[in-house]
This record gives sequence, C-alpha cells and structure tokens, in this order.
Amino acid sequence: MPRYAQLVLGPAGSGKSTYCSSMVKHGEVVRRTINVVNLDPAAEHFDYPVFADIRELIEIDDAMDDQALRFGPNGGLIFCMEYFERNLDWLQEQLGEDEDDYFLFDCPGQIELYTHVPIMRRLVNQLQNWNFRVCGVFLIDAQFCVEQSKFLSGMLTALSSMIQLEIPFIHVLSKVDVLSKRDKKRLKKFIDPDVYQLANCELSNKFLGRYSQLNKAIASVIYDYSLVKFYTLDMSKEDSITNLLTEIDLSIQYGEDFDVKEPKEIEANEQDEFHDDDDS
Ligand SMILES: Nc1nc2c(ncn2[C@@H]2O[C@H](COP(=O)(O)OP(=O)(O)OP(=O)(O)O)[C@@H](O)[C@H]2O)c(=O)[nH]1
Repeated sequence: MPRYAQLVLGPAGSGKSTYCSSMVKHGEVVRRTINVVNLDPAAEHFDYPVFADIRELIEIDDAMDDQALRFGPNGGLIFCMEYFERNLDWLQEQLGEDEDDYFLFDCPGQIELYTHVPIMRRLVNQLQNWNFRVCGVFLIDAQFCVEQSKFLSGMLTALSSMIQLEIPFIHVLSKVDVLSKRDKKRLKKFIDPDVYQLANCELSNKFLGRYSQLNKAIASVIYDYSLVKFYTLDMSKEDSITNLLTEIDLSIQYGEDFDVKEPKEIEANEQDEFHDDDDS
C-alpha cells in the first residue's frame, strides 16, 4: 500500500507552517491523521504537533557557528540541507513503515533549494523509493500577487520549482482573507480560467510597459498550455481548506486503495470510539 506526502513549499513568510497547522486541525475534524515533519533547520516557531524535526539532526545555528567564516545564513541553510541529504536514513527511521500514512513536510523558504541545487529533488526520489506518492504544494502570499507583473513573477518561480521536482504540483495563493474586495477582484482576473486576463491586461506603468509584450508572451504560453493553475486559500473558511485538500488528494490518488466501508461498519466504529471515550 502506498503512503502519501505533501511537500509544502514557497517563499519565506508565505504561510507554510500556518498551512500545515491548519491541515492538522482540519484532519482532526474530519478524523484523518495528518502528520507534519519540520524540514526547516532555521525554524523558530510553529504550532503544529511535530512528528519529526530536522533540528534534531542539524540546526542552522550549529552550522553557522562551525562554518561562520565560510557561509552567510543562506549558505548555512544549504549546508544543513546537504547534511540532511547525506543522512536520509535518519528521515526513514523517523517516518517508520506504517502504510497509509499521510505526511506534510514543512520545507524551508529559500527558493534556491528548489531551483538551483538538487537536494529537494533527491528527497523526492527517496520518498518515492519508500513508496510515497508525493505532491508539491507551493504557497505564494496573495498580497504580493495583485499586480500582474508580480503575479507573473510568482507564477514563474512556482513553475521553475515544478519543473525541477517533476511531481504533481498544486499552486496556492495564501492569505486571501486579508485581501480587500478590490484586490480579490483583480486577482480573480488573473486566475479564473474563464477570464484569464493576464495576457491581455494593458500595463499603465511606463517602466513595466517596456516589458509588456514579453510579459504577455510568457503569460500566453503558461495559460495556453495550462502549465500553472492557482487555487486560493482562505484559512478562515473550512470549505476553502476542504476543497484544496480534495484537489491535493486527487493529485496523489489518496484513498483509491482503501476498502469501501459499509455504512453499518462506520457506525459501529463510531460507537466503539464513543464508548472508548466514556471509559477514559
Ligand atoms: N491573515 C493570515 N495570515 C497568515 C496566513 N497564513 C500565515 N499567516 C501569517 O503570516 C506569517 C508567516 O506565516 P508562516 O506560516 O510562519 O510562514 P512560513 O512560510 O512558514 O514562513 P517561514 O518559516 O519563514 O518560511 C505569520 O505571521 C502568520 O500568522 C493566512 O492564511 N492568513
């Protein structure tokens, strides 16, 4: 039986840890166990229950202290991730061997990890060798995407990670809850397949105007070949989380091998759980 994993990716501050924590809470509501592995050696704060933590293997401060003369913070992170890559058996041990497990990997935000160096690609290969079906969930802060040139740049960043990793990718615009009505409308024009206007928008800014033909051409290629599709995520709405998780599950065919339970069986299980709660 396969196991399932989401690599939660995206620039620093795009909401990866918050996303993981919301998914765990959502899992509790719908009775699904979702485990989170922290893969950011520089993580300072997250509020999900951590299943495994790369900082037990290596922390950014250790690398910086040791290698201070050679690296800045970004170099330190690459050093940590290369160390992690050489010690993937540590991860294998942490993940155990249970079937049907569902993991989220809360990844570091440095984009060069996905575009310049092969570390994450090797992680994906190894997870697949361990029978995981892996999907990338790439988050971008929606507040930075309401202008067309920034939206395009976010889209290209996501695309370059997707090409590097070669796994199903779900692109998510996070923090939609903080957008004004006007900004939501603008964003809709970029992502709604019926209105796709990015390629047709006129640019008023003079500097950007010089590049408008180039932007339009790139946007046309991306849209014409359906290379990137964005989903919006409003964490304050349970429906928004449910819909996104359904898309992700579809992309990795989560649940396709599960036995179909008869309604009576489900009821009996629920009764058992109810009595277990009474006993405790
Ligand atoms: N309003 C709102 N704020 C959010 C949302 N998601 C994240 N935030 C806030 O954005 C900030 C960054 O969120 P994180 O989840 O730490 O982002 P991250 O991508 O894990 O950041 P790094 O660990 O630095 O890579 C925090 O202050 C969060 O509270 C959201 O959906 N809505």
